[in-house]
Amino acid sequence: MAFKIGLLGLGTVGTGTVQILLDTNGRHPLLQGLSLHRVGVRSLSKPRQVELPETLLTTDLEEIVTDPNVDIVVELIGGLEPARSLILKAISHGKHVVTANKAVISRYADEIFTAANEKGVYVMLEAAVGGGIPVIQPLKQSLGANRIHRIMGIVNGTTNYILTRMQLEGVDFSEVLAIAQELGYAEADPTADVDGLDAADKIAILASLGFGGRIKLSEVYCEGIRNINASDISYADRLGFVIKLLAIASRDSQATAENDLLSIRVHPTLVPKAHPLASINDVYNAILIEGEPIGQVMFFGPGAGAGPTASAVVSDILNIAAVLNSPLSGEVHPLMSCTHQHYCNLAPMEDLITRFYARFITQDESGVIGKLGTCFGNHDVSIESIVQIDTHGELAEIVVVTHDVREGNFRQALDEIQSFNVVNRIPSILRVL
Ligand SMILES: NC(=O)C1=CN([C@@H]2O[C@H](COP(=O)(O)OP(=O)(O)OC[C@H]3O[C@@H](n4cnc5c(N)ncnc54)[C@H](OP(=O)(O)O)[C@@H]3O)[C@@H](O)[C@H]2O)C=CC1
Ligand SMILES: N[C@@H](CC=O)C(=O)O
Ligand code: NA
Repeated sequence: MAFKIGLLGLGTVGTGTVQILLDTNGRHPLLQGLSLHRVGVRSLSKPRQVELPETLLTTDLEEIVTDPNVDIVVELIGGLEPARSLILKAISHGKHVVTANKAVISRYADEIFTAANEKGVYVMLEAAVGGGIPVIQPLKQSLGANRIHRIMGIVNGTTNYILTRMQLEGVDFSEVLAIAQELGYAEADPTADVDGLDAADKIAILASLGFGGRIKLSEVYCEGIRNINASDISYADRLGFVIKLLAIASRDSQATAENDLLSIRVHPTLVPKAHPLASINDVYNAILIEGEPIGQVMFFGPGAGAGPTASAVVSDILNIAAVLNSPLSGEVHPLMSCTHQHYCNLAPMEDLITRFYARFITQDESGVIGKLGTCFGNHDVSIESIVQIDTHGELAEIVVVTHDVREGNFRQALDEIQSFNVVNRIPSILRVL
């Protein structure tokens, strides 16, 4: 049976998707049963990288999502509105939906999946996390037998590209961001990438799948890479680490059978060079999943860009087409739908147990290291190393790395240290894996 696709958006990912749909040779035979029915864009006069009959393009996206001939709506416009409303309207008109829009899914999953389940249609989102890396379907299906303990990864291509270039070439942050934008990796508003918001959307989605409940995005701790500078990258390197923006979701150590607490966070992290995530560079993403009984599995691949992301989009279209072609097509496939009802509880950050790296600018005088050490000790913060790493005139630069400590205790110690006369400032505080 042939299925008609209504595509919303012909930008980076939309173009990659059309390129696959128009060039089916050697790919899965089901692709030959798909036809591009309408394509919605903002501007009809914009030059395009794919040749399509003019009659296919429209700026009336509502017309696409309500068109009785369209079977599958593919939303690739991004942003919250009108994307959310168009997805909901498509569902209400009985269309299956494929989207790459993590911003909409992480905020409106409840509304969208409830509507989809009522209508008996699928909403597929493989491209929304990890770009081309298959990670949504594996979490829903292949890892379904496991109790998931932790999901941790590099899930934003733009920031990984920026950090890699800063690390390897010592180039400036803004210069690299412009290149990531040119390469089509960054969001329309790259603040979402740089400030960790895109990674927070993605880890909320992964956590929801892995831990079987909805996540309130506002409760996800999120810190971006804006304050990472060359000094920290270089000191981290000397200490045996690289700096990566990690997204981590795990069961909190205080979780009980009655209170299934999760810890979900996004922040730049010092990753030991020997750790598998330390070698994930450029636009590549990797997601390390720990479960019982499987142990650890890592998914690795290109996290952004036209072709890789379109690969995920089209795989979702194929999954829907395959199910619609099957004799059971009247029923919603339980491993392709989402039926979460409850919201997970998230632990406060002050209860997090983690290692820290902190850089202090102090007066270069005797006894300063002792004062810092004593204050940390008073707050039950155990120190792994404390070294004066540099001097600038009358000022010294001191780097502290702690053992696993409670974040709340560490913050209290820092508040006290900040008030010491000998302490000029604390320019960097980073967590260590
Ligand atoms: N780029 C990437 O590597 C990845 C992107 N994603 C996600 O994919 C989605 C699309 O991203 P990307 O392709 O990069 O975005 P682009 O900005 O490159 O493309 C957006 C497309 O949507 C159209 N569009 C936007 N708003 C409207 C509107 N209100 N009405 C009509 N058309 C509209 C634009 O039209 P026009 O061309 O006329 O301006 C453009 O064709 C986003 O959700 C993004 O987060 C996910 C993974 C990777
Ligand atoms: N802007 C995102 C695109 C893919 O999701 C990223 O850089 O990872
Ligand atoms: Na993916």
